[in-house]
Amino acid sequence: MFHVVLVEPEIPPNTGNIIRLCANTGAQLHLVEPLGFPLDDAKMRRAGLDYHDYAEMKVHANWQAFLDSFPPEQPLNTERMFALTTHGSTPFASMVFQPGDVFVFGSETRGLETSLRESFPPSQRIRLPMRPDNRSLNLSNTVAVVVYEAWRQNGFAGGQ
Ligand SMILES: C[S@@+](CC[C@H](N)C(=O)[O-])C[C@H]1O[C@@H](n2cnc3c(N)ncnc32)[C@H](O)[C@@H]1O
Repeated sequence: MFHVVLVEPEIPPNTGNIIRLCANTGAQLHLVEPLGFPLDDAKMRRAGLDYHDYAEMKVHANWQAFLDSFPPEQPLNTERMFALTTHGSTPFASMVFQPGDVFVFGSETRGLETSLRESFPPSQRIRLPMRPDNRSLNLSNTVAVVVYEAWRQNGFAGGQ
């Protein structure tokens, strides 16, 4: 199982799409507060979510609470935690993913705060390629690309 971490997401339909994506791929979704919307927002309901889609979602009060949420029997392996950022220096195509990997994404308008981003070693800051002079991809598109590539590399385990 992969972990998807959205740090301070702001736009309900993006988070709605990502909830659905995680339900479909078996990824564990983590939302790090503050969120830019209430979780029962009508705009999220319009993303067509069922109650069971929310089942694997965890909400954390802040980044430290997310880090502290892993139980001792399944500790967080920080060497397998990756920041997805337009400021990344590690190309996506070079990555070999494995079950349990943790993917961290920034907010739609601010991205990942500099101090959080720089707490990751450069080898764990990943950038998806874009044409020159483009600023960034949509958050939910980025999550979909990363989760499906990680799942593909692992044989779509559990999928059919
Ligand atoms: C709309 S972008 C944020 C844009 C923000 N102005 C910035 O410069 O980071 C939202 C999130 O999507 C992810 N993202 C978007 N484009 C990306 C790319 N080319 N490579 C890696 N992550 C990307 C990052 O996690 C980013 O924090």
